[in-house]
Amino acid sequence: MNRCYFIPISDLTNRADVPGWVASLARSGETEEDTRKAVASILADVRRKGLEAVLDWTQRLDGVGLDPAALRIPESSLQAARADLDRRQPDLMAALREMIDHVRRFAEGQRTCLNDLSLSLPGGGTVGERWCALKTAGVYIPGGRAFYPSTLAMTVIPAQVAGVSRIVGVTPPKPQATLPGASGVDPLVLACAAELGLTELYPFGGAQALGWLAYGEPAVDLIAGPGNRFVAEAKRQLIGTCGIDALAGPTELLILADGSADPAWLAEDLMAQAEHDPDAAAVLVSSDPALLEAVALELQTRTEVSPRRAILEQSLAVHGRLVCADRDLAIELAQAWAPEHLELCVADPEAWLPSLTTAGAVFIGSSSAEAFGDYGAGPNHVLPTDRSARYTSPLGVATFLKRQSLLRLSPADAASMAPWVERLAEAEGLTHHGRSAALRGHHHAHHHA
Ligand SMILES: NC(=O)c1ccc[n+]([C@@H]2O[C@H](COP(=O)([O-])OP(=O)(O)OC[C@H]3O[C@@H](n4cnc5c(N)ncnc54)[C@H](O)[C@@H]3O)[C@@H](O)[C@H]2O)c1
Ligand SMILES: [Zn+2]
Repeated sequence: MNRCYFIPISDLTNRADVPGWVASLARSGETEEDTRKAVASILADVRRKGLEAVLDWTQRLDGVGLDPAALRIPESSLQAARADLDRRQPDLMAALREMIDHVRRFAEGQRTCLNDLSLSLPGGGTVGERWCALKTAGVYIPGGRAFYPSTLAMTVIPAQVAGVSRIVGVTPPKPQATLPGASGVDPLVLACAAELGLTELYPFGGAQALGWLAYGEPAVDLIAGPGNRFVAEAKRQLIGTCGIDALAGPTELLILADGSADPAWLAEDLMAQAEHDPDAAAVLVSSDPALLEAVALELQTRTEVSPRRAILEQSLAVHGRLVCADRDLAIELAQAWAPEHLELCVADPEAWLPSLTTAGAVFIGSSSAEAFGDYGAGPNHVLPTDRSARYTSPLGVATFLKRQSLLRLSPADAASMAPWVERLAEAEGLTHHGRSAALRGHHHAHHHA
């Protein structure tokens, strides 16, 4: 029956099995004790010794000796990288600009939906709320396994649109010998920074970079951006010292498909997910056994000839699933798992959409491949994982804003409110609260009665 050697087809026929399925899809889950300890000691070191510790850990973990006199990547290097890209690969530069343009358009649209609130009180006066930009934000651009200029755009643009005054980027360096230029950072990331107007970029990564953002000179209000388990754990340990966007873990995709979907498209979408990381999860659910068989075959033949075969086989074998389930159970599984990405490769995706509220990002209809979202159709690709999409939103403009509440009372408004506030304060035994309110009431009576 099943022709794919690394990803069997299984049946989901019983509602009671859904929680077990969801549990089986959990990956690393809790950060392991080792990671916790390693990160805690790096953060403590950076807190105590500052930049000296950052340089030290960069040497130990990334094998790069940074020059303490020239840490910040000079703007001239950013501009030079952009000019160079423009000259040598104008098509890539044009693609980068398309991405930036799309992501900025979306972020600006988001900003227009975040309105301030003002309400009149029944007895006079107003209450409200306004959105205020954070002053300083740190953005983390992962850099261990691959380069992520798209992630630079996805983190910097919402912060810019929010109106953050200082944005500090950090990204781990490569051994300088492997890259042209002196900074140890991929030229494409430098060019992208220049194109975005990001002027402050530092070549360090991991827990040491995040510790420096929070405890060091930038003393950021918030750290945003994805990374590996050390990065995620450092963010978790820094909560309270500063804010964080979310705890993003290994990436995941759920595809719900029917007989209208093309098996080759589905296989490539699953592989696009699986190629990220051995921990990436790629799951296809359909009520059509013939489709599942066809996808299994496509996966097998395409993986065999893929340049990313090794990583595909690992992630698909451990976290890949081909599941035969009817529509109701498919929706139930999707809702319970709350995957980071959800593709609806069905003939009538709009009919499915209303029931599918927990996923981080939804790709509606077979043409709307996740790859378009990853590279900047507009919605952010920094998304909640590991079931946190149940209660967290994608990275966005709101990540870099906070609400401030407002109260405005005239003397008359205060006088009208004073009696019941006094009464409540008295009941709580907070004498001075009562007097504070009462003085406003009396003051008004005295001057205007
Ligand atoms: N969710 C998203 O939107 C999104 C986007 C892009 C990338 N990602 C994820 O980001 C991750 C990138 O990971 P990466 O490793 O390539 O780059 P990274 O920048 O996240 O991590 C590299 C750093 O990890 C630290 N490190 C490595 N080994 C360590 C150790 N033993 N002890 C302490 N620190 C150590 C080092 O400081 C190093 O600089 C992947 O998991 C990828 O899936 C997610
Ligand atoms: Zn992807």
